[in-house]
This record gives sequence, structure tokens and C-alpha cells, in this order.
Amino acid sequence: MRKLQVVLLPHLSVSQAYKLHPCWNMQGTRLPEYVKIVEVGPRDGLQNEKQIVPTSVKVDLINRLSETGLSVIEATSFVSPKWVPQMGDHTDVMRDIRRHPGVNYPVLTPNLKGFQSAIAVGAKEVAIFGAASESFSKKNINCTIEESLRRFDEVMKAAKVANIPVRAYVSCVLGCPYEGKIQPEAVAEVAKKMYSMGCYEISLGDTIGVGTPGGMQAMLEAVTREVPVSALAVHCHDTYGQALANILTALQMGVSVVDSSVAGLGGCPYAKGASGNVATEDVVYMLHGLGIRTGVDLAKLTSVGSFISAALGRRTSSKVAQAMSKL
Ligand SMILES: CC(C)(COP(=O)([O-])OP(=O)([O-])OC[C@H]1O[C@@H](n2cnc3c(N)ncnc32)[C@H](O)[C@@H]1OP(=O)([O-])[O-])[C@@H](O)C(=O)NCCC(=O)NCCSC(=O)C[C@@](C)(O)CC(=O)[O-]
Repeated sequence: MRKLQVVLLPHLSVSQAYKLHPCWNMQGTRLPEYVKIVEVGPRDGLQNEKQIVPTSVKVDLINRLSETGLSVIEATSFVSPKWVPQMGDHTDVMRDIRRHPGVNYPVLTPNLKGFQSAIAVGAKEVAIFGAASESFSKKNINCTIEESLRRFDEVMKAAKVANIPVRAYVSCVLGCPYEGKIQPEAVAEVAKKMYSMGCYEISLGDTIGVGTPGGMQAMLEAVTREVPVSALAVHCHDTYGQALANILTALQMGVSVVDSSVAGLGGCPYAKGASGNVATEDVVYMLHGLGIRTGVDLAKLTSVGSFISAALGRRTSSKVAQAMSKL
């Protein structure tokens, strides 16, 4: 792995150094100038909440996020309410949100039924979700990887007719709660199939947040042999506190799309022990510190994080929001 150049300015405080160096240079690597953030808080962030979050709170969350400069906010998922009761109000959420011009509100659709319900309420983009682990695929969507690809093919055909762009997720790219280590080649194989089906972007999910930068690099080396890096996103959970390091590794390898969740909400109901996604506030702070544009207003975002944390009755998981609240 290429070395990072660490710049130390012992006579300056962190905030002074940060202001003097709006663009930290990473020796020998070129970072993207702009990173698209895919905010997954309203879906991935809330789907694992034990108590049903009122629809009005979900709608308020999405409306507030829409004012922060984010361009993509994953709104809900059209999955079976028996499997994920928290997302059972998907139709109401899509009906009630105020759609902001320039903001995209994709939704998850595991099969044709979900796809049809989603477009019936005006979804303009959908995401299919598979896995690089057989066991996780069975636990999460009740079918093998091969069967899931057949279901996704039906969605792809319907989406093509309706002119709806489709994003794809591959879960367990750096580890599986049931199988442990996942080979990078297994991830590359599933990513390649989903890309060949016509998905415009493949989001690589460290579902249980076990990855480290070396694993991220090895996995991306395998995947980029099959899928152009411009079509890849990373989706990191922060269970072991490695998410920002893993994201930085991905940026150094040319990835310029990052999924994250306001206040670090989240977890997958079928991935025991998985903590929340990396907090959007922390990602934005790091990216802006590197001189990378995101279009997101960090102050507005932290106030949305405070709103949802208060609504859920808990402290934000974002280190940046915690630090900013003490200033
Ligand atoms: C895929 C299924 C539906 C298969 O579930 P199944 O039980 O095999 O489906 P089925 O086709 O046999 O149907 C069973 C029942 O579900 C209904 N059904 C069938 N499809 C739908 C639908 N779309 N919407 C609403 N209802 C649906 C269907 O109508 C029927 O209803 P019944 O006749 O019993 O009343 C189920 O396993 C499921 O919903 N799984 C979703 C699990 C989930 O949402 N997990 C979290 C999202 S993935 C994630 O978080 C990871 C990610 C993306 O963030 C990336 C990362 O971190 O790695």
C-alpha cells in the first residue's frame, strides 16, 4: 500500500493547521476533487431500530437532509414488512416527503414486487442488493446468490422499460457474520455480474464493519479488474472504528462515491453485531479537510444529526458532531 505523507506542525493547534492547509497532499496519490455522498440514514440508518419510528419523523428527517446540499438520500426500502417491519411505511414515506430539485431519493427493491410498488409511488431510482456471501444472501433475502441474480434480472428488465436507473449493493465485501473472511475474487465476481446486468453503480458494503485498509485495498484491486472504478462506491460500517481509514484507502484508489449515515445511525437486521454506518458528518469533515468538495453544509448536517438523535433518544455516534457541540 502506498504511504501517506503525514504533515506535522507542532506549533499550531489542529484547527489552525487545518485552516492553513485546506488541501492536504497525499504523497504519490491523487484524490478526487469531488466526492458524491450517498446518505443512507433514513433507510440503512433506521431499518434496524427496535421501536417503530413514526413516519412523520422519517419524513422530517428526509426533508431536513434535503436542505443540507446532499444530492442523494436513500429514502426507504420496498422490502417485505414481515422481514423488516421498520420499513413497512415505505409508501407513506415516499408520498409525504418534499422532493427537493437536484436531490435523488433512491429506494431499495429486492424483487419485482418491490420495484413495482416503488415506481407506483414515484420512485425515480432503485437499488438491488445482493451479497458476496452465500450464507448472508440466504439470511437477508432468503435465496442463494445465483437465485438473487435471477430476481435482479427481472428488476433490471422492468427498470429498463421504465427508464429507471438501478444501483446495486454487494454486502459482506470484507467479512461475513456467518462465514468470516470473504475472498476478494468472490466480491469481484458478484460485482461484475451486477455491473454487466446494467447497474450504473456498485456499492461495496463492509456490512459488519470488520475491514481494515489492507483488506479494502486487496478487495478493490480484485473488483477494479472487473468493474471500472468510476462505477464503484464504498459503504462502510464503523464497528471496529476503521471506516474512515477504509474510505481514505478507497479514495486513494480512485473511488469517488461514499455511502454514509447521518449521526452514524444504522445496522442491518440480518447482520448481528453490525454497528451503524460511518457518520456522514465525519466523512464530510475528513473530505473537506482534504480539500475535496462534497456540496454538503457541515453545520446544517450536524443540526439534522442532532434532530434525529433527539428523536431516537440517544447521543449521536458522530465524533465530529460531538466535538462541534462542545465548541
Ligand atoms: C426478499 C424477500 C421479500 C424475500 O422473502 P420471501 O419470504 O422469500 O418472499 P416470497 O416471495 O416468498 O414472499 C413472501 C411474502 O412476502 C411478500 N413480499 C415479497 N416481496 C415483497 C416486497 N418487495 N415487498 C413487500 N412484500 C413482499 C409476498 O407478497 C409474500 O406475502 P404473503 O403472501 O406471505 O402475505 C425478503 O427476504 C425481504 O424482504 N428481505 C429484505 C431484508 C432487508 O431489507 N435487509 C436489509 C437491507 S440489506 C442491507 O441493509 C445491506 C446494505 C444494502 O445496507 C449494504 C451493506 O451494509 O452491506
